[in-house]
Amino acid sequence: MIRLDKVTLTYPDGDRRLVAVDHAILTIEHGKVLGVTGPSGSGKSSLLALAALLIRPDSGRVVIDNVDTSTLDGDALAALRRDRVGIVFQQPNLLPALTAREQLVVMGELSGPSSRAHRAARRRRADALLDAVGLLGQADRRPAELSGGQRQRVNLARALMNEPSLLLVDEPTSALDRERGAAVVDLVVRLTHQLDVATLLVSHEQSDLDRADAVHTMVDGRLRDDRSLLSRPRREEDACTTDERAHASSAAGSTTHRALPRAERSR
Ligand SMILES: Nc1ncnc2c1ncn2[C@@H]1O[C@H](COP(=O)(O)OP(=O)(O)OP(=O)(O)O)[C@@H](O)[C@H]1O
Repeated sequence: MIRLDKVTLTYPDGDRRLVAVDHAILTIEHGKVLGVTGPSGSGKSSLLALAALLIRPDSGRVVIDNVDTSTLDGDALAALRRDRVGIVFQQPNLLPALTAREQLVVMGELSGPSSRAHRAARRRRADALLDAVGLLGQADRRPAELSGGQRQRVNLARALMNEPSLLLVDEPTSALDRERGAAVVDLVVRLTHQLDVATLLVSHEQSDLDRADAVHTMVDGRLRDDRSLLSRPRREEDACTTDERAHASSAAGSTTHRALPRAERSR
């Protein structure tokens, strides 16, 4: 669970301060997707950076799983981010030399013990996550051998490697065509529900947010609760299935949180 409690962030702007996030209030419970949309420059990336604990607010509190992060020093903040937050950036940023499986395993190794048993557990979890995003068959491929949509799905699986309770997704479809983008958003929503994470999905593409549990619009740093999107009828194409989408969806549907092997990190 994440809660932003009247969070404000400003940047230096000449001899003044620019208010990028203005007293933002939001809560995302486990198993829910909150979509945030808004025009360019409205503060969406700044909001994500605050939720990711990459930047401290000027005022207000960011609370993750009942931990008031304003009370934490830099090391504790970094540890909480590593243990509880998964981030899917706009561009996959995969390491060119590593296979899909290795991208995930390396993520687990950054924070976990290095015994043989732990390494085996991480590999099992990596394979289960690749299966959940429909890519187990491509586990040994490097990024250059994957499509854009497949790279973004590896990116999503990697973000879930450390069993985060908060998943932050930044414009996941910006580099993809409509169908591949829809497949990635489908996966984000399904895995949110199945793995019981709290997900903040930022997108300027309103169709990406049709499947969110709630939607807020950001304008000039202010968040507005905008539930009208939720009552919009689903379009035909939202229900359509391309091969990729159907495969991704059914793969995710066959996995449950309990069924996924744990990475066996020491928390
Ligand atoms: N590091 C910074 N220093 C100063 N101003 C910044 C900085 N980062 C962002 N801003 C300003 O803060 C405001 C919010 O920017 P932000 O990137 O959060 O918006 P956004 O909604 O994510 O935009 P986009 O959709 O174009 O990515 C903008 O006016 C931007 O110019």
